[in-house]
Amino acid sequence: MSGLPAVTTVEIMKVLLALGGNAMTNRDGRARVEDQIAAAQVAMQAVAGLVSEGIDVVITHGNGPQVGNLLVKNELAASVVPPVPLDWCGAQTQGTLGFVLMNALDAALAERGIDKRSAAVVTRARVDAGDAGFTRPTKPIGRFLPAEEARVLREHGEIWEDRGEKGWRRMVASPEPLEILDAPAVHALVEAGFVVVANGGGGIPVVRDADGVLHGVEAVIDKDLGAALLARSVEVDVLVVATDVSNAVLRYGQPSAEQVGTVSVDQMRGYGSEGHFASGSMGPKVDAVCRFVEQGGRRAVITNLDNIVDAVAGNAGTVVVPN
Ligand SMILES: Nc1ncnc2c1ncn2[C@@H]1O[C@H](COP(=O)(O)OP(=O)(O)O)[C@@H](O)[C@H]1O
Ligand SMILES: NC(=O)OP(=O)(O)O
Repeated sequence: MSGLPAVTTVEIMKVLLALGGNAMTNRDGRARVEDQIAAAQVAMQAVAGLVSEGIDVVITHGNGPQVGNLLVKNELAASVVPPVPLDWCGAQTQGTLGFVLMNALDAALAERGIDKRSAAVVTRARVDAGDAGFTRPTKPIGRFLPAEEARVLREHGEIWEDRGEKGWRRMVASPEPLEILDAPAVHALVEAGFVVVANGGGGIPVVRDADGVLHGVEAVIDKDLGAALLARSVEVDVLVVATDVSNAVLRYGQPSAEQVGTVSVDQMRGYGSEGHFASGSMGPKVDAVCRFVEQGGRRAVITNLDNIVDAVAGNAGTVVVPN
């Protein structure tokens, strides 16, 4: 798709891998325990493949299905045990998914005889209390429901949106991540030789008050935008956004659909402006990879887990490079 040269792994040292919901569970958004463990095992085999190439890997992950499920449990149990706010639910998903990924990763590393261990970091992302995202919910979470069931919940004050063929989904506030507050801990663990899981769900959203004290806020950050910021904060060479398609596609779903290969960041922004990438799915991924490269990152890739080693080398997926 462009005359840009292919690149090699030779000098690539550090990679941030962002695992989407599709790489973390199955497609119905229900997030059953057995599905999540099985998906983590597949994904961590791919990570172990990267580590075996001598690459330092930081992993981040989505939490949309999981945080939505926790919210429902909270609401249903509110008359029995005290409910916790949405930011607490987000923190809980970092703990649970970190645990699941660490088990899978340690096993995959041991299987290959790699003498490295995993670590998961509870990670906070600072947001602005005045962010417009608090007044206009844009983040879909939890399970998909048929229109009729969603209508009943909307009558109870919840915000639901028609998300196409899979049904309706609950929408919550999603402010812009401004700073990954625990990036220094992630950096130190990577330097110490750990494969680190961090900033799950885009980070736990917090605001800093006038006294400098941090408080959680009820929202769910877009994990791809959080990934772009973490990637710059811990100075990785390559950001890889892993999902269930091998490439971003122009005219997606149409007979004239065309995969995007290696493109400059300006070209990719141009395709975005032409409306090729759906909001709430491919759109944020494209925004994230462009941000990473615009802010000085060397290369960012959107692809599926099967392609991960080639993607890091810039030889598979949609590869965005500086102009
Ligand atoms: N232009 C596009 N190119 C490729 N995929 C697209 C495009 N627009 C929308 N999509 C959809 O985006 C999905 C990936 O986004 P999403 O489901 O949010 O991923 P994840 O949960 O893995 O983060 C693909 O399965 C595909 O259906
Ligand atoms: N927080 C977040 O963006 O999660 P998903 O990728 O699972 O939607």
